Amino acid sequence: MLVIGLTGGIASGKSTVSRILRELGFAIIDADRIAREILSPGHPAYQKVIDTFGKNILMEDGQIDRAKLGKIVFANREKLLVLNSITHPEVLKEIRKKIKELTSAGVERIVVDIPLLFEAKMTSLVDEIWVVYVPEEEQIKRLMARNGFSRDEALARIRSQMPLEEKVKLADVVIDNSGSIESTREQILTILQKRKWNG
Ligand SMILES: CC(C)(COP(=O)(O)OP(=O)(O)OC[C@H]1O[C@@H](n2cnc3c(N)ncnc32)[C@H](O)[C@@H]1O)[C@@H](O)C(=O)NCCC(=O)NCCS
Ligand SMILES: Nc1ncnc2c1ncn2[C@@H]1O[C@H](COP(=O)(O)OP(=O)(O)OP(=O)(O)O)[C@@H](O)[C@H]1O
Repeated sequence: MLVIGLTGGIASGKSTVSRILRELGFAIIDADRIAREILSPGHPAYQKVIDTFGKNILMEDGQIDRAKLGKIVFANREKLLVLNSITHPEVLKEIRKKIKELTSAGVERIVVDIPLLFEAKMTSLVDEIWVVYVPEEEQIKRLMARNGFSRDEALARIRSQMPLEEKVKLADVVIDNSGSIESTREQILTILQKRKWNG
């Protein structure tokens, strides 16, 4: 049984790598998706976020306006820490639960795709750490293109995370995603073949 913690910087390519690993037979736990679920109506974290940030972050249908909340917290470190203190314990609980469910169902290879593995001190959840790396200029470019952010908005998000270079130093495996997706796939296949995990 192996639980890989897949991390990196925002828009460095974690989802791209986890998609490839899924095709190769790994079960994926997506922390961003869990974080989205716990901020939906009916969850305790949803109520706490409204009590803290006010009803003006809600859309007409009662959902949290994520773009609006993002603008607030990524421009203000203290507010981001408050949001983290509400969401991270819930995310951690849910990841633990999902790992347990998968392992009791006999699943042998699990990937936890989690951008804040180091920042949220969740490394003890996983057996080894894979970091997806791209140089910062490429990260900015991809983030601006994907999210329609200005350069400043992209930088604000990047700066709210541990520098990617630091994460690389703490990794067991580094995937360089600055080339083509095909070259990323080849790196992954090489790593898995070395460990005789293919097939
Ligand atoms: C602020 C929110 C509402 C903005 O939502 P939005 O839809 O714009 O972004 P989304 O959730 O898809 O995240 C996109 C990326 O932003 C980065 N990011 C998200 N939250 C954080 C954070 N608290 N600190 C640093 N980077 C973050 C991650 O790289 C993530 O992959 C949302 O990111 C959020 O609720 N964040 C707090 C929960 C969290 O920490 N999630 C990360 C997984 S544990
Ligand atoms: N090798 C690549 N070449 C070109 N574009 C890429 C490559 N890998 C990923 N991308 C693009 O870059 C963007 C970010 O990739 P992806 O969504 O996989 O990153 P992420 O790390 O999961 O992001 P987040 O932290 O926001 O969840 C996407 O638009 C994706 O299509």
